Amino acid sequence: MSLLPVEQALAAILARVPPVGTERVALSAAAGRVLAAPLVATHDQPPFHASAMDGYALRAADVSEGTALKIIGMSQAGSGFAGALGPGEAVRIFTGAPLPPGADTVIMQEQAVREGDMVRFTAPARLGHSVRPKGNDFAKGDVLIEAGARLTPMQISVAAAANQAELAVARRPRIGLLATGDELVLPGSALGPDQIVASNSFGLAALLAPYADDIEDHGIVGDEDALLRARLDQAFAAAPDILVTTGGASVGEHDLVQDALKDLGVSLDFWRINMRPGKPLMFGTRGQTLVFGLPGNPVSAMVTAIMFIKPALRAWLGHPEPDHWRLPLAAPTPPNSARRHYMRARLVHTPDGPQVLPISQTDSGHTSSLAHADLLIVQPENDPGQSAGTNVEVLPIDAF
Ligand SMILES: Nc1nc2c(c(=O)[nH]1)N[C@H]1C(S)=C(S)[C@@H](COP(=O)(O)OP(=O)(O)OC[C@H]3O[C@@H](n4cnc5c(N)ncnc54)[C@H](O)[C@@H]3O)O[C@H]1N2
Ligand code: MOO
Repeated sequence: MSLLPVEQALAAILARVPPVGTERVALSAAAGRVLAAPLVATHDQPPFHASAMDGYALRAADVSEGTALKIIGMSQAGSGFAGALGPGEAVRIFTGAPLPPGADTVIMQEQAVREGDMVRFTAPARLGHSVRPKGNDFAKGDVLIEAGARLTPMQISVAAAANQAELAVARRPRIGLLATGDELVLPGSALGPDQIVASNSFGLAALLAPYADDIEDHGIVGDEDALLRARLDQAFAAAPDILVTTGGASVGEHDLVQDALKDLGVSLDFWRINMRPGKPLMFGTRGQTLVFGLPGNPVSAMVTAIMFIKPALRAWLGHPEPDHWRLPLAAPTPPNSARRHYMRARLVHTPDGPQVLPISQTDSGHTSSLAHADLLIVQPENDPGQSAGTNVEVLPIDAF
């Protein structure tokens, strides 16, 4: 049985991802979305030389010990001084207010003594001090946020400062989910004999939601061919961009998903890859719909979604792949088989810095160990095992 190398499987999937589509959304709806075009400043910020303090605007050259300057007016935020400042003059100014023409410096009021319409200073003037020059934050033409960025609150703030009421962001796919298996019942059910609680669709919905416009859960269907086809037909009728099935992906008599998908017009790009957990992954397309057939084992389903669906979604949105880290092992790893192993692991903080602690559990039905994991160690095919302290490649599970 030949198993497709992970890189080839990923390349086959990425080749099917359509180009990034764009839509405009209000700034209030843009957090967490992926920017589709660079955000370029259309004005200087601040738009004028502005005071950074409450105090007095003046010419630094005019200030010397004992000299008093004449206060000729006031500049407030939103309402600047109308005139210009000449030699020997000062303007009362407030934080954020425009610096009057002719002034080059602000001295804060704590260092000033006001006497009627005159003011003296208890500290020397430092040229340009307490002035925010025009364009100091950003200048017209500056790229403020690169395309592909997943918008953070700080970036929403800078976009607002750049006077953008809307942003061009990547369109998100609509995702359908379908769980297969006679044994499955919904969480919260009274468990009958031989029954298993269906967890995959819940984990997957949570994992994929940040990338999706909508996730439609088509529920659970039993291992009966006609029923399975009917439910898949229904799922395709909703025209999802991506359909994800779980279970029935392996070689047993009850593993009906592949044949059903093919009969419904799915053209399969691959089935079975050289990794664990997740060997029986299948992938294909039906028209515009990408179809992922994930293994039923819950750890296999989540790990294949992390390793294959998330990269497809990042490509869909134009978001770059996260860097894989290299971290020292806090404990040795055992030898690996010929399949690439995505090993559950924890990020631990030690006096020597962050390290990666392998979790020895490898059962692909063992959900609680995956729930404890922060990272997946990428253990190469036939790796002989590594000693503590060795740097190994790791992938943060929570990376967008
Ligand atoms: N003879 C062979 N047997 C198996 C092979 C093989 O190559 N030859 N591969 C194994 C591997 S690897 C995996 S992974 C599993 C995958 O099998 P399926 O995709 O067919 O999954 P199921 O048989 O439907 O279920 C497996 C396991 O997972 C539980 N399950 C299924 N769906 C859910 C769900 N939505 N939520 C929670 N748990 C679920 C199910 O009850 C089973 O326990 O095949 C191996 N066998
Ligand atoms: O590849 Mo399966 O996912 O090991 O259990």
